[in-house]
Amino acid sequence: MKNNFSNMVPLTEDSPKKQETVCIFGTGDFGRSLGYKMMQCGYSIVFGSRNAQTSSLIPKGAEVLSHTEAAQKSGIIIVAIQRQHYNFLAELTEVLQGKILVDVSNNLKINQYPESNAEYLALLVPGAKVVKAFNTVSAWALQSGTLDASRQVFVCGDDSNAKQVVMDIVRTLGLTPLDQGSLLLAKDIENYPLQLFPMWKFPIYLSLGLSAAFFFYCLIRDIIYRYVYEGKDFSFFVAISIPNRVCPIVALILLALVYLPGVIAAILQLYRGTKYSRFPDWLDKWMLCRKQLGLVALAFAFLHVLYTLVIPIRYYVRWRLNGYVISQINSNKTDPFNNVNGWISDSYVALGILGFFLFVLLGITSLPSVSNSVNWREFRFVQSKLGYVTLILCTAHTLVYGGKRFLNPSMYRWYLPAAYMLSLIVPCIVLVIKFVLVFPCLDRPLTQIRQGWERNSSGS
Ligand SMILES: NC(=O)C1=CN([C@@H]2O[C@H](COP(=O)(O)OP(=O)(O)OC[C@H]3O[C@@H](n4cnc5c(N)ncnc54)[C@H](OP(=O)(O)O)[C@@H]3O)[C@@H](O)[C@H]2O)C=CC1
Ligand SMILES: [Fe+3]
Repeated sequence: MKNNFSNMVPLTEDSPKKQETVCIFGTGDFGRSLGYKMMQCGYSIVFGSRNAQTSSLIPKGAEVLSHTEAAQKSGIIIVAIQRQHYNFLAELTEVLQGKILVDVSNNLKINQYPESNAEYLALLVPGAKVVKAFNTVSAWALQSGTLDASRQVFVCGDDSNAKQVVMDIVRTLGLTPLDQGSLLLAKDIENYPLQLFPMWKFPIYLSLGLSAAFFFYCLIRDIIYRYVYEGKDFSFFVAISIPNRVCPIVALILLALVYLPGVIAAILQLYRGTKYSRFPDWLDKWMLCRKQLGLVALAFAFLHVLYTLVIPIRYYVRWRLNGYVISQINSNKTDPFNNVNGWISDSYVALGILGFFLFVLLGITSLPSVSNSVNWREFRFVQSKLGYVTLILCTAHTLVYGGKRFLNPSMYRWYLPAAYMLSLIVPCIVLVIKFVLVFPCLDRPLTQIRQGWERNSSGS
């Protein structure tokens, strides 16, 4: 990605007023990209390089000097060099004395070295104030200005003033600094860009596991069983019929699992009589991936909607309906209109539509751009209150669907009791705990409830 910065938008006299001089060691991709971005934001940049000659790749207006000369020009030095080349910095200890050294480096593997790169830098140059920052921002994002996905810059360091200076630079570049604490945290910050969707792992594995289990269940029950005992080949069910059973079941279970840790946590708080104690680790982790669980659930619900919409154009469905009509003609009788069936069918679809609409609304409000524009109370209102309404509507949709099938056993012979029941267990548990146990207790102080529980248990 060798970009020629002199060809990019020129830095004119209208550019923001020059602030302070910042030195960047290394004229590689990242050093140049960061330098260019900082110059756009009004900083004056001096590069420290092994080759102190300005080339066409260097942003126009930036100076290129030797490492020692460049370091003398500024109190802040950004080290945009790979860790394995840090050795030469030990020779610059004198000139770097008391200066802020910003470590931006990443590794190729998680926990590649025993100590973090930033701590290693601090050992090499003991007199400098080392701050870790910018490693989660890519050179490409800095150049193209598309920083939406990586606006957060984790910052850590042992010197709070040095950290403040770096966080001010981060803010000036239009990014959001997140103070992570001391330099001990540098290791986590360095591992962060190497992690592959850490929060998504559990929801994705869980949904894949549930899908596979229900898929094989349906496969055995709807296709293999019927082939063996009835001699009929329904193998084409794997294309739409079975996925359309698996998707709503997985979606509903996942949606319920978004709200289950919340009620478990509430029960734990009620039981302990305080909300100031730590949750067990597994509960913490579960709570942290609720958004991802919800989004995976939404994806399954979306698939269910698509599979359902194509039902009328399916050959098999048209063939069955035609057969039903022809059999009525042949026997010269018309089934009377059944008002109850009409109600059940419409209310089941209506509940599904409303549930899916709220589900989409929940998904949209969880997007960072939307959640940033609402306050905490509004966010809680949508995610918690509307979330429960969505869960109630989707559970009711599934319940009425079951009712419809129970009422028409002749039409739906291979109805799925076990999978269907399983899909209802988790949401029902969540809703019962929430509305029977947790909700009525919320107005009372936790200690009062705890005392009540203790009195009851000692009395019994
Ligand atoms: N590229 C990216 O998107 C990101 C990179 N980073 C981190 O930024 C740092 C730089 O990355 P990047 O710019 O991509 O890497 P490059 O390989 O493009 O550049 C590294 C620079 O380091 C200098 N250098 C190389 N060898 C030595 C040496 N033996 N002694 C002294 N200086 C040397 C060179 O500068 P010169 O020739 O001027 O001396 C070289 O241009 C890395 O630590 C990386 O992990 C962090 C986030 C994102
Ligand atoms: Fe449905």
